[in-house]
Amino acid sequence: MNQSVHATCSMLDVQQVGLQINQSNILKDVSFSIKAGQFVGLLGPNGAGKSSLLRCIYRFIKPTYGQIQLLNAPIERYSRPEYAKQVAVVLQDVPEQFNLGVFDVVAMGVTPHKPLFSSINHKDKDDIAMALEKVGLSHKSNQMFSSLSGGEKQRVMIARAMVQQPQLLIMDEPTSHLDVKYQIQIMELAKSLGVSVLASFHDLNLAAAVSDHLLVLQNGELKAQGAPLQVLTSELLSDVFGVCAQVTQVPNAHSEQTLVPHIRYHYGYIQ
Ligand SMILES: Nc1ncnc2c1ncn2[C@@H]1O[C@H](COP(=O)(O)OP(=O)(O)OP(=O)(O)O)[C@@H](O)[C@H]1O
Repeated sequence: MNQSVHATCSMLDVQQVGLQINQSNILKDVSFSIKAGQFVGLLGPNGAGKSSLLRCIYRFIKPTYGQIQLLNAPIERYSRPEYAKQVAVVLQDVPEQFNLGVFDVVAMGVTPHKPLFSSINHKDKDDIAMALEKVGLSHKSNQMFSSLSGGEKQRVMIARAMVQQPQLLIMDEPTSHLDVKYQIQIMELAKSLGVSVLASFHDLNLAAAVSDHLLVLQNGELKAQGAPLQVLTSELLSDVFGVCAQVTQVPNAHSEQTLVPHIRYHYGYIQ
């Protein structure tokens, strides 16, 4: 299942997806699409269902109903290695169990592209070194993964996703352990890959600054979706997040012509 991807083609189609666990509705009739190269931010308060939705898409759990298609084929039709070639995942909590050096953890990203039992070649080594350089960790290449800080671990996982060269990059709160500089840098890196990205965020201003399209979940339902300026209104912030906020428009960091919303929160919140 090796398909060439054009900018207009649909990368991911989520149709009427629902998830029930112990008779409780975690996701209800969620539908949206992601085009090739589009950066989509997934927002919602704690417990809204963001991680559950991402888990359905990266096949950690199976939805109770509905269909998810990657490149116009149902995701369950891909073999595990085929799916790993197309979809890379960076999670909020990085695995602790790796008893490996940083270089070897990043090297795991090339595995889906290699025949069974084959070793990494010179090009793979160059790609791994370049990915480590891009996340600012060349100097930690030989260090044990387990000895890194939380933010460094997360940057290693992003380097691993980069060498995986996916068509779709899924990130579940990828910036949760990162300092301000790396929050911005990692998002810029993810954008520069030119692949489709679906990332969940709690920082609404960061999401607005980097996303082409936003999805807002509330109690497992898609409450709003669209361009950041359309979606992030003070009404929505009040309805969905229970905060009083003023939303202004500021130029995008890369283009004075493109405006993005900027949220200023007022202290106090709606009961
Ligand atoms: N395996 C499970 N068993 C029971 N309930 C679950 C399970 N997984 C998720 N839930 C519930 O589903 C709801 C959505 O959880 P989820 O982790 O998807 O939310 P989230 O939007 O990612 O939240 P957060 O922003 O806090 O990370 C929560 O109420 C959670 O308790």
